[in-house]
Amino acid sequence: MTVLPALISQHFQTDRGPLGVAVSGGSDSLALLHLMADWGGAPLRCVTVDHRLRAASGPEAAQVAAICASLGIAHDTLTWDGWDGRGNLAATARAARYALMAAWAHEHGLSGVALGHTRDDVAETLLMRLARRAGVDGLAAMPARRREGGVTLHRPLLAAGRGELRAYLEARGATWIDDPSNSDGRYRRTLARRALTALEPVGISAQALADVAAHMAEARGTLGHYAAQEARALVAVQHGDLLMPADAFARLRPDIARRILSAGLRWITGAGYGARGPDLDRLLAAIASGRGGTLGGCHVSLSGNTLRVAREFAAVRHCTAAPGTPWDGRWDLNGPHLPDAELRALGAEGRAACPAWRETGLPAQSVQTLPAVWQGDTLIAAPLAGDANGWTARLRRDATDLQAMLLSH
Ligand SMILES: Nc1ncnc2c1ncn2[C@@H]1O[C@H](COP(=O)(O)OP(=O)(O)OP(=O)(O)O)[C@@H](O)[C@H]1O
Repeated sequence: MTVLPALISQHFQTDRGPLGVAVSGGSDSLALLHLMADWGGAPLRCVTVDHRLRAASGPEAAQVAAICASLGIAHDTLTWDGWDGRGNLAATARAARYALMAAWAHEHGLSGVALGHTRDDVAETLLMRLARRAGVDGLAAMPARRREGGVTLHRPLLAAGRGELRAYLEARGATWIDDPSNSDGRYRRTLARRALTALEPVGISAQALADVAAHMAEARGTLGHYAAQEARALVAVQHGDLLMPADAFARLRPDIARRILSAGLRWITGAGYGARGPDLDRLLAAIASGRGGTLGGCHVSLSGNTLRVAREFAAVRHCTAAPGTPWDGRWDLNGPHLPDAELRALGAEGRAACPAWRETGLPAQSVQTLPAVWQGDTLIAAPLAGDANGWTARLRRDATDLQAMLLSH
């Protein structure tokens, strides 16, 4: 039996808020709300996202608001009308919910948002990931703390069981909402929940699976550590491209090479999530056979003993930004004020107008993806291709960011 209040006070020992609490009205998040209110260690503000997918969702959000009012906690309901009937509903609703909550946290100056994930969520997630043939990372337990969208997501109840939380609520006479989507078999999570009950007699309990997930998280951290160490030794940054000695890359253990390549692609594109496993495997096989390839907006090439991971021109061909704002999410350009100036890729025409481009040491393909200043069709400056004209360009990330990505994923 876990001592529930201690989970909260220990988790938030160093975070004094103000904190957000995400409450759907289900037992886990309502227990979280009561426990955090009792703890009293930080000013709180509560949020409910109304996905407008069920008729009852509005009244349920109002019910949470009423509970918050009785606890003296400010409450906001955020509504989501974004479902267009396409894709995976649960995943789309989830992504929208996190984006709404991050914006809400920023708006109210909250240092983080607490979520009610429990040991049962960890176990169910692991079961669902098995179906996707996940590896170490996919099977690793969700972290108790994670920065996402500029906000810290806190999961202080990962060591608690759903049953314990319900017993706690019952003991204090509190009620919760049973989300109908939890019992109609619509979502895989519901099926995983049922499967867990069936697995219990074999000894595969939620606790057992949560322990496996914890071992996987430990292994993931270790692999990330060694991948970061190899990246520190092997990877160099050249005008936004990542370079590695191809022979040394080929000698890496496959899992480490995969991590470095995956993080390298994210380092270039700024994407929050890595490429899909089978796509990465295809690219790794192409590299091993001496060919390059493209993936997720990046171009990987081999020349002599150099393996180069670069931006793909097609991915930035239509990317534009105003001077003073980041271009392609990773370049800052500064220079004299010019009306109608626009940041765009240098492209083939721009490169032809910069005879000094060869001095960069970059291949033509990479030079074309460099940021340039344009006024209509007139090239004003290409600070990284030998035509500065009073402008400077600065990359918003460096090699240490790549190492940090390897350590955190
Ligand atoms: N509609 C909602 N409004 C506010 N908070 C929510 C809402 N839905 C979920 N949450 C928060 O997220 C926690 C986990 O919810 P849920 O089990 O549905 O998982 P999830 O956030 O979709 O993530 P995952 O799918 O990875 O488990 C809840 O305990 C609650 O804190």
